[in-house]
Amino acid sequence: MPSKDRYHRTYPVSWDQLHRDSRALSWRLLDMGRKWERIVAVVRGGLVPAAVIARELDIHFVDTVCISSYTIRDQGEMSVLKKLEGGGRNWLIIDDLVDTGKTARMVRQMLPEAHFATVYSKPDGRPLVDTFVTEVSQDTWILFPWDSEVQFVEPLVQNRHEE
Ligand SMILES: O=P(O)(O)OC[C@H]1O[C@H](OP(=O)(O)OP(=O)(O)O)[C@H](O)[C@@H]1O
Repeated sequence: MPSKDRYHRTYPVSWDQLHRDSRALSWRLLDMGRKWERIVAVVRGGLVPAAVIARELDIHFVDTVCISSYTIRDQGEMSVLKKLEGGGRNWLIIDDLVDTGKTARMVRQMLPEAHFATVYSKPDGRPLVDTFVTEVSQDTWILFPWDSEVQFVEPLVQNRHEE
């Protein structure tokens, strides 16, 4: 569960919406007219949009950087499990989200020339991203489809009676 003091709203994303938003990001990257040479997916969240974008842009060279944060949602210490170095301006780094910007900062240090693109962004991390599709507020928890399942919810009127 998200920590209550940091997140005040939830933005649920379905597989269908994530697919559409990843395709929208593909359009933006295609419209830039650059000859993208390879994709670098930021594991794990970047893997799904990277697969969609690789298909849309017909890129077959997909690599990864692997970064793990020790705490699930408080984004504490981070550990680089697999890194890349160098890269060029036609390398495309893909992540699902930029939140505080900690991950993006770390990846940008490895690949300073590469183009950083995310599907979603929040204000604190936005300056670190070159291209994104949708921005949500800093206090929003984006609920990704791999972190959730469909389940019953009480009717709205039920909650009203309990207030
Ligand atoms: O801007 P930040 O505050 O660094 O947050 C963004 C990062 O957080 C998420 O990864 P997470 O750490 O949850 O790891 P995971 O993708 O392996 O689940 C997401 O996929 C980004 O990589």
